[in-house]
Formats: sequence, C-alpha cells, structure tokens
Amino acid sequence: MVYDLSQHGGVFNTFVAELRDERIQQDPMRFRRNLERIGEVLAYELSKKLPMEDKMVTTPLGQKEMKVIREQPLIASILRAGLPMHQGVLNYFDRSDSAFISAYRKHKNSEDYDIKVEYMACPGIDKRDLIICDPMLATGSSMVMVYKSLLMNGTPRSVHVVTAIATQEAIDYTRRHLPDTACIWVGGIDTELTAQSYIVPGLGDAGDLAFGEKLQA
Ligand SMILES: O=P(O)(O)OC[C@H]1O[C@H](OP(=O)(O)OP(=O)(O)O)[C@H](O)[C@@H]1O
Ligand SMILES: O=c1cc[nH]c(=O)[nH]1
Ligand SMILES: [Mg+2]
Repeated sequence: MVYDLSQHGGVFNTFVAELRDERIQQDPMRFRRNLERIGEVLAYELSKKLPMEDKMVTTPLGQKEMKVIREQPLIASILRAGLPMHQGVLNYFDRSDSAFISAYRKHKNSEDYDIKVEYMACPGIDKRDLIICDPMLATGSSMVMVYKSLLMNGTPRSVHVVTAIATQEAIDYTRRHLPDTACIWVGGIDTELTAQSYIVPGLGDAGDLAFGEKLQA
C-alpha cells in the first residue's frame, strides 16, 4: 500500500515545498529540520497502522483506559541522508530501538554505478514492526538492497518505508521486492529520473544538502 501524504494538503506540504526550494535549501539546518518534521508527520500517520492495546492510566484524579501502541517499532535508517528523518521518526517512537545501515553509489563512470552496503548495526528484527527511513527513493535499488540485508537479522512482522520523495518507478520496484503487506509512506511522487538517476524535479542530493558535498565515490 502506498500513502502519498502530498494528497492530504495541510502544513506537511509546506515542509516538502521548503525541502525542494533551492533558495531555502541553502540553509542546511532548515533542510535537516524539514526532513525531521517530515519524518515526524509520517511517523504519526503510520503509527495508526501499528498493533494497539488497552492500557489503564492512573491520573492524579482517577483512571482512564486508553488505546496505545502495543510495541515500539524498530527504526532502521540508510546512511547518510536518512539520519534527519530517523530523528523525526524517533521523536514519536521515543523508546524504539534503532538500526543503521550504509548504502552509497560507487561510480564506475558518471552514469554507471553499483550500490554498496558496507555497514550495518542492527538488533534482531524477528516479528517486529520495521520502519526503514530514506528521504529519496530514486530507482529503489538502495531500499531493496538494504531491506534484503536487514533480513539477515530476522523476519519482521510488518514493514513500513518512510520517504520524502519517490519516483513511481522506485515505488513499483520496491513493492515488487518487499512483502505484499509492506506500506510506503511518501511526501511526494515525481515522474522522472536523470541519466545519473537523480529525481526530477526532486530536490537535488539530499545527503549533500543535509551534510555537505562529498567527493564522488
Ligand atoms: O533509489 P536509489 O536509486 O537507490 O537512490 C536513492 C539513494 O540515493 C541517496 O543516497 P546517496 O547514494 O546519495 O548517499 P548519501 O545519503 O550518503 O548522500 C538516497 O539517500 C538513497 O539512499
Ligand atoms: O534525486 C536523488 C537521487 C538519489 N539521491 C538523492 O539524494 N537525490
Ligand atoms: Mg546523496
């Protein structure tokens, strides 16, 4: 299932618009904070799909039964660009465990590259609700490769992909390789990719805008 939050309107679209805006992008702190805010909103939306339980809460004046999330999900993020979204999701699932996994494009030439996954720090994921954060789904290859690597640590009960901007092609590719029950939570869907596999209009290079330009690998 794909949930495109841009269709709901509201202030969420302002965060995504600022993320895309080349002038506002000049402020890396605001860029990171917007990624974090998008992570927060998507975390809230996906929280409605998590298993709930009844809990009796004692206030200073009495008791109230409330429906709350049964278990905190596991939050996995793809380095580097996933880090600010990770913080946003963690702000709402504040007792969650975290996993970090690297994925980067190792170039053979300006258009041709392999995706390298070289680092993974992850607890067991068996029977847990797994959230994977990465702001950009361009081809979907990094997400699928990371998901397959995470499976070395167990089989999750549910999978939620949290992303700011995706192409339809990446969504289709991701859905083909993740379980049928996986949910994709996205801030906007674009149609094109450049020859270098950048999303058009997209926003540019999310990792570089958040953390500074790196030398090409
Ligand atoms: O869907 P794909 O075609 O695989 O592309 C998306 C990937 O590209 C970006 O990472 P990048 O390689 O720029 O690394 P960075 O986060 O270190 O900048 C982005 O954060 C995704 O991980
Ligand atoms: O458009 C894109 C594609 C991959 N990574 C990015 O940061 N942006
Ligand atoms: Mg990048």
